Amino acid sequence: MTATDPSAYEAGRASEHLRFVGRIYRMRSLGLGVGFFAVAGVLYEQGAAWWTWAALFGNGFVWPSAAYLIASRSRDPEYAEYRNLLLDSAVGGVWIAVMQFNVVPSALLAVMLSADKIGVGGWRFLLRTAAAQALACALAWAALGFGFAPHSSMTVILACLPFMFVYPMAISSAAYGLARKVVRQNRQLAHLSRTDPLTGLQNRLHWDDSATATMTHCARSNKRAALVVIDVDRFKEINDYHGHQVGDAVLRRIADVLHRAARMTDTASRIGGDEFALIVMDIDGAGARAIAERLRCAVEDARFDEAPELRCTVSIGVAATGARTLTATMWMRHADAALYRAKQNGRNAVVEAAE
Ligand SMILES: Nc1nc2c(ncn2[C@@H]2O[C@H](COP(=O)(O)OP(=O)(O)OP(=O)(O)O)[C@@H](O)[C@H]2O)c(=O)[nH]1
Repeated sequence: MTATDPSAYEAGRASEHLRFVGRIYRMRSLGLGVGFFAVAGVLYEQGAAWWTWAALFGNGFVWPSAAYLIASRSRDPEYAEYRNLLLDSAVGGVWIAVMQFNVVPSALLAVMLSADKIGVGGWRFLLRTAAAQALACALAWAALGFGFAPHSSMTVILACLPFMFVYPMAISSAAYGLARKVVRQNRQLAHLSRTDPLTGLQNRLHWDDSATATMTHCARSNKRAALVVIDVDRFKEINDYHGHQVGDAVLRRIADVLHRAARMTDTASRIGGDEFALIVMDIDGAGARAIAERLRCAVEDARFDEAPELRCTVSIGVAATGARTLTATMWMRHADAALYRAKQNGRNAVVEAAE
């Protein structure tokens, strides 16, 4: 199964939809649970029939679980949940008519049912659900004889308080949780977009930024840095003879060697198929050459469990910043020219660019 496997993608989407259904279930349980008391205050004053109470109880405490089961067992849980939310709004409209527009609980119901719809599906979804709410309200109002009693007593207002306080807090907390998740995921995406998946080093894209930033920093603070470019010798032959898996193991080992050699201020990157770069801060050409020599020896001494007889070497070009190096591109060109000479000299060698 690969990252682009359609079935893995589908499985990911399905579990995302189920998480959505679970999130709505928690919000609905809470909202309808506290909403029960807001409507109950009015029903109590109306001396409502037992079946109205039964309907309110069912809506407040049974419907959330039923809606969850319906959506989670559906072939398309997300779509089913949106349908359930539409139904929530319509039923809310019916309760407003049943309460004969008792102003405080009716307004509360309308506002809360709108706020959570915006949170879930934006303004377009709100328009659809508000239309369903208005239609259901109008039909129920007509069926119940157009009763109109907007006055809210203190009892009704007190019964609304849990809904008034608890539900907005829950909506805000859910929105905050989602916002934090988005920030976290954006950070992860930014990290992934800068990281080479095979070696875990930073990739070419980020390396370009690092090289430019280093040049600017050196120019401003009159500091020195060196660029060490490493290319595996006859890597194609390693791949051809031992296979790509062993080739990958070689690349990972070189990345490991680089990672160990790099200090906090240095930057190790994989900048091509079998090409790596290390930016070493606060160092001159001789110091960088010594580091490069240590890297070359470490790779030469490396042994591989996958292919014990394999010996691998690298050629290295070194270029320190100096008067001739005005841009990151020039810096790279000098290091590349030195690397080319190392290859020409028979490989497994370190060559420094002339300053
Ligand atoms: N295993 C593996 N091979 C890769 C990867 N990326 C590039 N390559 C291979 O790396 C090889 C690079 O070879 P070259 O740089 O052209 O030449 P070379 O064989 O290293 O020879 P010299 O550089 O002249 O010593 C190619 O065969 C690519 O297919 C990778 O991620 N994994």
